[in-house]
Amino acid sequence: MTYTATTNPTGSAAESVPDSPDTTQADSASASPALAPVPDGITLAGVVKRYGGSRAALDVPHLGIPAGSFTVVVGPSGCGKSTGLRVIAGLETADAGRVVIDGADVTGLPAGERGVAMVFQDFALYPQMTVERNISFGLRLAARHDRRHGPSRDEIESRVAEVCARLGLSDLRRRLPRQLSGGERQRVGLARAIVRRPAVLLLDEPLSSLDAQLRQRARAELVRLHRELGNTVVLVTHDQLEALSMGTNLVVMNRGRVVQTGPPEQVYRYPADTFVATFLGSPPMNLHAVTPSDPGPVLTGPGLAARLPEGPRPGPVLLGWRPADGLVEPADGLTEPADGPAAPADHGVVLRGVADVVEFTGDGTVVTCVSPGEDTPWAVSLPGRDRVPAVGDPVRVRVPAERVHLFDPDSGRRLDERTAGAVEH
Ligand SMILES: Nc1ncnc2c1ncn2[C@@H]1O[C@H](COP(=O)(O)OP(=O)(O)OP(=O)(O)O)[C@@H](O)[C@H]1O
Repeated sequence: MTYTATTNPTGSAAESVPDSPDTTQADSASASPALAPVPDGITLAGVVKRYGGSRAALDVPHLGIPAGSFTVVVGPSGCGKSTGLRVIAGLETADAGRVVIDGADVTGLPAGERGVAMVFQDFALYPQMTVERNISFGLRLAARHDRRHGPSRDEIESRVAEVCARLGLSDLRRRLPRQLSGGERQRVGLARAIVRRPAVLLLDEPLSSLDAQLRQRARAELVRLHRELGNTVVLVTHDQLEALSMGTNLVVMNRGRVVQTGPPEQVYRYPADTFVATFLGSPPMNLHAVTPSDPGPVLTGPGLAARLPEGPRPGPVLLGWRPADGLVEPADGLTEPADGPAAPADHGVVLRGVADVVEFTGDGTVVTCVSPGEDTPWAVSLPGRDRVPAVGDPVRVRVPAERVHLFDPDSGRRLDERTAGAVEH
């Protein structure tokens, strides 16, 4: 079962909260830590938000965020992620459509009455309060509003101590925000939201100022917290590692629209179109324009020949494969025609090129290759200590047929039916 924080309808500040209007709204939104059941999660229906440009910043016919999910919203800069989150929080008013939380239409409700907590990219801390008081603010407010059911002084203290320990803030409790680094302030912002154990927690790039090590730790803390509370978390990021590793549910956005949703692994394995295919994954998926040979079920392109179990294709397609799915084979002494390799006897793809750039990544090596007659380079990742080609070496790569993705060259859409989740076009 999942829970929502009971809202504080008045949102009245029992303590002065200058200089931080967003925070005031977010704090008042879930001042009370009392919990109530959330059966339905969050639904956006026909939501459109324009800021004046010709294209809507957000245009979402339907999006369901399951209750209790850890949903990560990912997409390139300016695709509408923050706008979507702010519309859910009530900090932005949509031009059309409805927002439903916990089965209740909250479209017309102010942020303070929606039962959500939000952590902002810019932290929005109260400058005159210590770390400790910033973190405990919402709990203290709840205690004052409801002396019988609100948290006791001891409970507030122990919860603040616990969250400080979790996020490495214990030694900084008496400092003011101006005495903290950007990453430390970000952790305080996060601590202030999670200490209230909100049923709906909205996080806008909450880890962007953290260094790699702290980021890893904060990621793990957020995932653990979600597991413990079973609350609904919506996290916005443009970091695809965060997108793939943290969530139970992924929402990929592009140009104001949701392009694919589903469990991260499925979205990664079966991207709905070439945008999702190339946005998720580093290095991105390789795409090759190929045409069917005549006769037979063989597809060819510059430096590439493929034999796929799907059988003959009527026209050109885009053939995709992930750099980590390519197996480098010895290329010495090959006697293939200059314009490309012979079609493999078994199902699969064979590529031929020359190593152009060789990058050591720590865990392995990425080799970027060029094929004769092809302008766009392609990349293959070699794990561990595999024998690495040098720049200028011939490279031959085989890709198993089951790791091949086919897309329509005009629409960019995936051609098979294995796509996960809802897809919008
Ligand atoms: N207050 C505003 N006034 C005018 N345009 C805005 C405003 N806020 C956002 N936009 C525009 O709306 C679009 C979506 O912005 P949004 O901040 O939601 O994107 P985002 O995906 O969160 O980007 P980022 O990852 O860079 O934070 C962008 O084109 C942006 O320039």
